[in-house]
Amino acid sequence: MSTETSLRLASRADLPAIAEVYLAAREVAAMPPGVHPPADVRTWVGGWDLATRDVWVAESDDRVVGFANLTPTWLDGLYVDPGAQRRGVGSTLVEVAKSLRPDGFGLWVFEMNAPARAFYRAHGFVELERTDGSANEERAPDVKMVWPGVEPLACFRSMIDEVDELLGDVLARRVALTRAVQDVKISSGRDAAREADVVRRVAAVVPELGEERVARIVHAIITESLDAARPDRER
Ligand SMILES: O=C(O)C(=O)C[C@]1(C(=O)O)C=C[C@@H](O)C=C1
Repeated sequence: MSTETSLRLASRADLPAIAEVYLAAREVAAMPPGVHPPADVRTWVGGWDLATRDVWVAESDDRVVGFANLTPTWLDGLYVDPGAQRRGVGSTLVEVAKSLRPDGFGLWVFEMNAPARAFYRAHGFVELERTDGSANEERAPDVKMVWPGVEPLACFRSMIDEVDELLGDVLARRVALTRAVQDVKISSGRDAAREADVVRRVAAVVPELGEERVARIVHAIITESLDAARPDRER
């Protein structure tokens, strides 16, 4: 029996086989159990709109043994049938995804799925964000990974630009609040206990920075906000 694998764009006729690969692969993966019964998964996959996503299948002996499901900016799923794993099928599908999305793309992987995370890291993906899982169906912590494309500097910089815009918005709201609270305070002095509390709460959200660094950042934000709020300052 040949184990040669070929790739092609999926057609609607492939969707039932794709659903079976998905169900079988999820069963053995280091993932939380699926929350939808198999029949619902089959209906869901059967309804994929192939005009809005690129679904590629890997075939071996005329059988679908893996697939990659790509939106314009996300790898929405890449699964290989358990019987066809460890033969490079997943790597081939990742390489197709890269060639289709040379500017880069992201994916979400469950934090507990160490083999998948190692696989994507080995393929040049970087872990960028983590969640506690409260926003996904399985309620399981997950990790956002990004392949930064053929021009990683440009890709990361454009992501930085997006985040900086959010940071600017958050900073503007924070400055406005520091200013507003001064008008309703009895004492105009700084409150070290309150600031320490702010530091603890912020540090809990960004554990990778640690409390000392966060304290310096929070101190700078509060000091500069108070300075900008001084009545003699031009607004
Ligand atoms: O909560 C207050 O009392 C504030 O004045 C606000 C604030 C802050 O911006 O978080 C600013 C200065 C104080 O030292 C503590 C906190």
